[in-house]
Amino acid sequence: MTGSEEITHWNQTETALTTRFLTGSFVRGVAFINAITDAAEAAGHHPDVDLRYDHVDITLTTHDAGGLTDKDTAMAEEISRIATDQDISADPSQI
Ligand SMILES: C[C@H](O)[C@H](O)[C@H]1CNC2=NC(N)=NC(=O)C2=N1
Repeated sequence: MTGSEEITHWNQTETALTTRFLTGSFVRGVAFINAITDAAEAAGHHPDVDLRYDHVDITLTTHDAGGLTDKDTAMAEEISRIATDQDISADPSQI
């Protein structure tokens, strides 16, 4: 796992990266997911997303590989950049 700043806000297990984004509303959660959708489609690599009224939980794993790959790290960095752009903070300790 790279030591890059962007993925400090993610939990890492053997097989996945997970975190909670504190969107504060369902509407902001949908806008956040819409931006993530564009990145995921461009990368051909898609997060598992759990949309709730005040937060969004995201899990990244490479299903084809049955575990973590560089694609997950790259997507986590991209999602964290999108969150920063939208002033959305993350708290991986909540999941
Ligand atoms: C054909 C297509 O690129 C593959 O099925 C991609 C789609 N998006 C994916 N996303 C994730 N998270 N894991 C995969 O293995 C995966 N495979």
